[in-house]
This record gives sequence, structure tokens and C-alpha cells, in this order.
Amino acid sequence: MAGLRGALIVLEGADRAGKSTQARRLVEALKERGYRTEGLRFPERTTEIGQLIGSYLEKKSNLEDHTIHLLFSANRWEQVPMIKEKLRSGITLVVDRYAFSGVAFTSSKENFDLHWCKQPDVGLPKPDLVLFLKVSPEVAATRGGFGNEIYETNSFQEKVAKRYAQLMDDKTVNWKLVDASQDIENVHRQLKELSEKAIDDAKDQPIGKLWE
Ligand SMILES: Nc1ncnc2c1ncn2[C@@H]1O[C@H](COP(=O)(O)OP(=O)(O)OP(=O)(O)O)[C@@H](O)[C@H]1O
Ligand SMILES: Cc1cn([C@H]2C[C@H](O)[C@@H](COP(=O)(O)O)O2)c(=O)[nH]c1=O
Repeated sequence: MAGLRGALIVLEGADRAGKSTQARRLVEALKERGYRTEGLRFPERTTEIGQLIGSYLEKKSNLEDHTIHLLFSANRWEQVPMIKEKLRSGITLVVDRYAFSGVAFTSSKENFDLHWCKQPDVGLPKPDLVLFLKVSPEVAATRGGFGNEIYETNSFQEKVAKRYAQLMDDKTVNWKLVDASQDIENVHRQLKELSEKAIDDAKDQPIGKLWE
């Protein structure tokens, strides 16, 4: 319907929680239900900034810790005009990782606090729903591919899980926690239900600003 906006739905969680699997399924399921829906993921590795990030994650280049944090944030900001345009035109966006990943991962490094890590992302379009896929580092480690990229170690992922828990204390963000150690279909059903409600709630609301 003209004038109604789409929802910004974010999937967050530790590496190998199943975010990409669920994001793909969610986009398809929402489309089947008649919602105009598109997927998006961060980091968006195809841009110039995204290529620097990809090279860092794949351990092909080294970047100073503040620098890589700011690049992750810049990689989100460069997509903001497109995100706003799509939401305003009624398209729902399902986003695989967002600013919460940025804060949870960088603040797990030594000498970084949550407050500093949030600042570059203050004012981004605020998600209408953040689906947190909770899985223990032990279960995540049994899933395919764990260990290829820079942050994929059990010890680092344990720190990341604690940072996410701190972020979820923020009640200004619409967090929904889902047990992602269940089978793919069960997780999917829950995400779809929560998403449909968020789309309905968001449709006549203005786009908010994150952490403002
Ligand atoms: N609920 C599940 N049960 C078992 N295996 C799963 C489940 N969800 C995803 N997987 C498998 O775990 C692996 C990682 O899934 P996926 O890439 O979706 O996770 P991710 O959270 O996007 O990971 P990353 O953040 O590291 O890219 C894949 O092999 C996928 O098939
Ligand atoms: C958005 C974002 C991501 N990260 C980290 C989290 C993961 O370890 C990788 C991305 O891997 P994926 O397989 O493409 O999901 O990057 C980060 O540290 N900061 C961020 O802002």
C-alpha cells in the first residue's frame, strides 16, 4: 500500500549461529506471504571499503583495531541512503548483521569499551526488530567452516557472547532472543512469526535513529 514503509529486521548472533541460513529463508518466506522483501548483509564486501574489510577478516592484511572498527561502520553508512529509500518505498529489509556485531566484536578486544564502540553507528536507521540467534560457542564450533576467519576462535566468541548480552540490556532496542540450537525449520518458524508482527507494527511509524 502506498505510504506504508517496510520494516528493518536485523539478524544478530555469534559466528555460525545460522544467521545467513535464516536470513535467506526469511526473505523467501516473507515474499511468499506477499511482503516486498530484500536481503542485505554486513559487511557488504563488494564495495571498496568492504574489500578492505574482507581482506582483514580473511587474514590477508592487518589493520589497526580502531581503523577496522571505523571501516565496518563506514561500510554501513555507505548503504544508508539505499536502506532509507527501500524502507520508504515499502520494502522490508532483512539484514544479516548490523551495528550490534560491530560493537560486540570490537569491544571484545583489549582496551575497547562498549560506549566508544557504539559512537560511529549512532544515528543509523534503527531496526524495528533485532533477532538474536543464541547458540553456545561449543555448538557453533561444530557447524561447517568455523575457524577460517580472524574472529573464529572459541575464546573470542565467548567474549563476543558476553558483549551481546550487555547490548541486549538496552530496552530501547526491540531485541527478540531465539534459541538457535534448535533445528533450522523450528528456528525459521519463530523468526517468521516475529517478523510479520514487526512489519505490521512498523508500517505507519517513522524510521527511528539507533542509539540516539
Ligand atoms: N539450526 C541449525 N542446526 C544445524 N546446523 C545449522 C543450523 N543453522 C545453520 N546451520 C549450519 O551451520 C553453518 C553456518 O550457518 P550460517 O552460515 O547460516 O551461519 P552464520 O551465523 O551466518 O555464520 P557466520 O556469521 O560465521 O557467517 C552452515 O553449514 C549451516 O548449514
Ligand atoms: C558487521 C560486522 C562484522 N564483524 C565480524 C563478525 C564476523 O566475524 C565477520 C563477518 O563474517 P560474516 O561471515 O560475513 O558474517 O566480521 C565485525 O567485527 N564488525 C562488524 O561491524
